[in-house]
Amino acid sequence: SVLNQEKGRIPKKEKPPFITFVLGGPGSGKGTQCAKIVENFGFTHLSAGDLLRNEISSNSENGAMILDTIREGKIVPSNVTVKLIQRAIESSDNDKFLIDGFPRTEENRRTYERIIGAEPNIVLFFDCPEDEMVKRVLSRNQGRVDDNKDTVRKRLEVFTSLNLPVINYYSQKGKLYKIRAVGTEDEIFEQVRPIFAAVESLLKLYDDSTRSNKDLLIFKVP
Ligand SMILES: Nc1ncnc2c1ncn2[C@@H]1O[C@H](COP(=O)(O)OP(=O)(O)OP(=O)(O)O)[C@@H](O)[C@H]1O
Ligand SMILES: Nc1ccn([C@@H]2O[C@H](COP(=O)(O)O)[C@@H](O)[C@H]2O)c(=O)n1
Ligand SMILES: [Mg+2]
Repeated sequence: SVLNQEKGRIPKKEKPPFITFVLGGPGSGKGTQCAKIVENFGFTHLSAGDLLRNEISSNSENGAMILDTIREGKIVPSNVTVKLIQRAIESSDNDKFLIDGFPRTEENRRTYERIIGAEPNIVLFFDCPEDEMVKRVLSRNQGRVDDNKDTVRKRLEVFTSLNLPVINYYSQKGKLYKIRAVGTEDEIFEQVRPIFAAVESLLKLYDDSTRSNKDLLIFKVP
């Protein structure tokens, strides 16, 4: 805005957005906790799974392929998912995002870096025992085509073989915040809250600054 320019500040859209990747196995509670982060800290929630399901229900050209892939618990080609995420980020007025259920594979991760040209600022990992995840998914009751015993088993295999390497990658980079995802939803959120309280304070400092590309990419939450 003119006001910002008068104060010598960089307009919001010219600053890189703050990106949080939210990872965890099927039913670990990613969507549930993202809703609480949205409510308490004003982030925009982009669930990769929801973006893909929207493509199915809007009869897009990739809809049939996406439905087959989700039914099998497999991973949709990365360029399709990354473009949906890119479109959602670009069409939002917000500058802080939770990207839930992405990246699922090293190939997802590299494709995001290539197309978007950035890395996430932080990565949350909801670490939940397998038997608890299965119990939650099978009692979810939202009519999802992949919430059945067979597909859950496949999704768990895909999680272990393809998603855990991504989680290890971010752990080695010092970007990973591991949450013990057992207990009530509120108990789990009490582990999440301090992370975003710290993010909020640091983003406030950043908003008040005049620099467009400060050190957010090496941002550390205490
Ligand atoms: N702490 C919890 N205790 C018991 N049930 C929970 C808890 N958190 C979430 N649930 C329930 O478990 C189910 C799965 O949660 P949610 O949809 O948030 O998981 P998810 O990680 O997004 O799963 P998916 O990867 O399959 O989308 C939902 O029905 C949700 O209400
Ligand atoms: N990066 C992704 C995310 C999801 N999928 C497919 O969607 C299914 C459901 O995802 P949820 O996060 O809602 O559980 C998932 O099992 C995949 O088939 C994907 O391909 N790539
Ligand atoms: Mg979900």
